[in-house]
Amino acid sequence: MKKIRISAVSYTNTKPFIYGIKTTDFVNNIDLSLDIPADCAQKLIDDKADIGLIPVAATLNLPEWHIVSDYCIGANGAVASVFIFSNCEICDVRRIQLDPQSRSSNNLARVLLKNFWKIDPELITDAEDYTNSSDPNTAFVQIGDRTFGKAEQYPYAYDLAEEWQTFTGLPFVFAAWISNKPIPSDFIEEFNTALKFGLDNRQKLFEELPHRDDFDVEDYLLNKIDYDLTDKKREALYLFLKYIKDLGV
Ligand SMILES: C=C(O[C@@H]1C=C(C(=O)O)C=C[C@H]1O)C(=O)O
Repeated sequence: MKKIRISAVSYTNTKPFIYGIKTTDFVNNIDLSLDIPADCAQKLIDDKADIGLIPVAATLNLPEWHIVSDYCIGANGAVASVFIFSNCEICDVRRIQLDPQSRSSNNLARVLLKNFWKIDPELITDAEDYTNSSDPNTAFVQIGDRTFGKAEQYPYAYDLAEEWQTFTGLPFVFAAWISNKPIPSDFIEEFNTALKFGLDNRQKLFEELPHRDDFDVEDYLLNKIDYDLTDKKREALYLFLKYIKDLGV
């Protein structure tokens, strides 16, 4: 039988899952690749993967999708790795450069700009000077490991999971394990067992992770990223998709 192809996010937040997959026999059942979130999504859209840890916003580009796990990349309040970084207050922002690696957080920024902050800055995709604009009213969205240690470097750093919680009272789901076709239930069961093994053994994983003086990786993986795809997170996911559709673009 052909191995099931799985595309997972290449960031630190996914390392507990990868630890679980690689330290159990489950790794032999699959063809695993590590990709930036935008590419995880594209692989599922192009049917180059069967399961992906994909940005939930990308489900809107899939004709068929199924949530195959009770685990996700989520947050209950501040996530500490998804920001709008800015030199001016959000109400004075005129342009926002979007993160080319993101699909969920770019859309989360758009949803919050329109419905929470109620401002309408110009959105810039593929900015040539991404993260480096000399214009004081240009801010940027950034996700993942590239944000570690940066929150103190900008006059304003808006944690988008925290802002979403203030706006809706809900947690947030950035990425979920999603398939583009039905997957056999025994495979799903083994997959979830491997993911749970990784989450349960985060302390072991920490022995392998490099220490950073500017960012508390252990706190991030134990307390900031919230891995359980609870009913509240599912509610948040569908509400988020509705808000994206209402943007009408
Ligand atoms: C919390 C994060 O969640 C991520 C954000 C994503 C997005 O914006 O599309 C996709 C996958 C997740 O890895 C992060 O990467 O910092």
